[in-house]
Amino acid sequence: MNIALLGYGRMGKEIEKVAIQRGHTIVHKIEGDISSYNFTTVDVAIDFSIPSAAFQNISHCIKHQIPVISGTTGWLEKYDEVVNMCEAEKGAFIYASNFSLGVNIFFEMNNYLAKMMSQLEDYKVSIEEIHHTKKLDAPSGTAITLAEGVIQQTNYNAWKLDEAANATEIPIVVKRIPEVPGTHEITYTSSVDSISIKHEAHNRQGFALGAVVAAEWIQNRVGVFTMKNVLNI
Ligand SMILES: NC(=O)C1=CN([C@@H]2O[C@H](COP(=O)(O)OP(=O)(O)OC[C@H]3O[C@@H](n4cnc5c(N)ncnc54)[C@H](O)[C@@H]3O)[C@@H](O)[C@H]2O)C=CC1
Ligand SMILES: O=C(O)C1=N[C@H](C(=O)O)C[C@H](O)C1
Repeated sequence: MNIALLGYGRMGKEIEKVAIQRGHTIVHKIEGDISSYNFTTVDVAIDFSIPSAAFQNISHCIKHQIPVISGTTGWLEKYDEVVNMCEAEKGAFIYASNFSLGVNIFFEMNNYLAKMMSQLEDYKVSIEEIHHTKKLDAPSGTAITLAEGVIQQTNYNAWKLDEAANATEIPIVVKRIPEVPGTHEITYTSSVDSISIKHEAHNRQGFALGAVVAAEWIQNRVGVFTMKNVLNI
């Protein structure tokens, strides 16, 4: 496949390595205005840019019939607009807050645990995420997906940074520590015990591999998909 990288920072560089190992070619490494690039030979675009650029990058690809994978977090207020655009243009699009296989399994564990805990009123849930100090958004996209999973299965109806204002809010505690690639932990606490599940990325390879696998999977497909479709879980 010929791949355009939209964003050539920490993730763009990691994706380049994985893509080349899997026999693909990087045709563009785009760090700014996408509109001046020629996409004639591009099979798929992979966007790991910045929150303020993701919508423009994704829209450009959809309007030019280029399948697009986005891992950029912090732009999701425009997700529904992208979905409508993709359907209208018969494009192909996947967003995932986290492309790693491990985290996608962890999402399923989170849903399962939340369903069980929904019966047990003594337990209060909280989420902690730890990332490197260069991260622009907080809470992480992954922490938001985890909170949404809990909300779907329980009586919680919102998440809140740091401290919950009431019993139906899930507190998300954010920590920034140099070089941490991404750690997420969900804890249910009662007066007698605590139950936690945790995912800790050791590096960025898992995110990059998942994004390239998604780019391979979306070839010749039309629609809006998730990593559940790609991984068939
Ligand atoms: N979904 C997932 O699995 C993962 C998502 N991420 C997310 O991916 C994004 C990128 O993360 P990193 O690579 O660590 O950040 P980074 O800061 O290293 O790279 C972002 C790059 O985007 C470039 N950029 C700025 N404006 C741009 C534009 N208009 N078009 C294209 N590129 C532009 C910057 O120059 C920079 O090189 C973040 O939103 C992060 O949260 C990161 C890791 C995994
Ligand atoms: O910015 C990062 O680094 C990461 N961002 C994603 C997120 O916001 O969840 C995924 C991963 O945790 C790394």
